[in-house]
Amino acid sequence: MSAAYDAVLLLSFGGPEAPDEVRPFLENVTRGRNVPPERLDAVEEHYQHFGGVSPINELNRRLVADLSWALRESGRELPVYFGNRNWHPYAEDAVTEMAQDGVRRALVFATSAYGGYSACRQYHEDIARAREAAIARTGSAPDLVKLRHFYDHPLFIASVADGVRAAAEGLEDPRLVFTAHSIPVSADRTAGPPEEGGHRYSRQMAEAARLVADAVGATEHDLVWQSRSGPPQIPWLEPDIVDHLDDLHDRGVGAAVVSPVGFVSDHLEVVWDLDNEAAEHAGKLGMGFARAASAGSDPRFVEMVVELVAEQVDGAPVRELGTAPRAGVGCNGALCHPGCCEPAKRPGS
Ligand SMILES: CC1=C(CCC(=O)O)c2cc3nc(cc4[nH]c(cc5[nH]c(cc1n2)c(C)c5CCC(=O)O)c(CCC(=O)O)c4C)C(CCC(=O)O)=C3C
Ligand SMILES: [Fe+2]
Repeated sequence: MSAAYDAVLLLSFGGPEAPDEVRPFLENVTRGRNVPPERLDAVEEHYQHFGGVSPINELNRRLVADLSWALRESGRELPVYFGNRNWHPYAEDAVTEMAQDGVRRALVFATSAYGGYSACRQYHEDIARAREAAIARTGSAPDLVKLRHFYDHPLFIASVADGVRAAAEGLEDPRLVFTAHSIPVSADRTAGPPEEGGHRYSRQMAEAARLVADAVGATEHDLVWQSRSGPPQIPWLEPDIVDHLDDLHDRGVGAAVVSPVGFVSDHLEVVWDLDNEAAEHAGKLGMGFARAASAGSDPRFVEMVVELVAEQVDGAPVRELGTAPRAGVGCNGALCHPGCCEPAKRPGS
């Protein structure tokens, strides 16, 4: 059976676009999260290096335009709306606008390929919160069906792989290193449905890294982590990319290609933590370094979204390369599975 859909919502993380937006954005991201103020000060400085402007919203606006066009090419007239978790345009405002425009039922493409609390469940929460706001303001809200995880979609893997190939040109025998956002070890332990034994986030990440490594013919690769926040006494996934570069250097590795497989766009944590911090550290070590473009820089990424829409609308075949469990679909904020992807327990909460 194919349900009728009349729109698509691009749901993302959000980022500031002016200097005075940085602090309130960071406060939104970390509300109730017990992130030390020193960490927030440091991250604020990263944003201010770029005039307080994160590239993420602009990249997403481009994705909206490209996706509208690609959907039309594929024979679907679906308007594409844009809303964020942490900054303007907020998901609440986008869904209110959808209700006012008479949208009844829409698909939601969230800009994370993976499971886990921050990468999946929190987007379900965003959907539920945005619908409540729309109902409070207009008396109704569209049904919102979130699309699945796509960590192993062949077009996602091919896009990341091409970024790796391009970045590796000009480096002598580089080590292939993948990065993803670190999360608390406890959040990885509860990622996925309880029966599965946890670690869905890191397992999907490991599988995506392996698939890309296979695609480029690399015999060896590493998966490491970046952008850790949280107080130091709480364990997060390790090693960090910067420490890993030290380790590679100690082992005699002369160059690294770093692919941010855990993200879909070259947003601020990619350009700061990799292009500045990690690149500078590699320079000090005398190591060759190149950062590969993320999947969203490749036109096949948009094609993939069109395929995910076709899966949901027409029951088109699911294209997948991996074997790690995958979920992500839910209507109006319903979890993928009862009890899946519990957030990390916050000390004192
Ligand atoms: C898994 C994951 C993804 C990938 C999935 C997805 O893409 O959704 C992701 C994406 C992103 N994270 C981003 C930025 C930030 N994340 C932070 C903090 C945190 N992220 C976490 C996890 C993730 N984050 C966690 C567990 C925290 C600790 C606080 C908490 O428990 O929630 C903080 C606070 C300061 C700090 O860094 O400590 C910032 C500024 C940006 C936007 C960059 C830009 O502006 O261009 C993006 C795309
Ligand atoms: Fe984050």
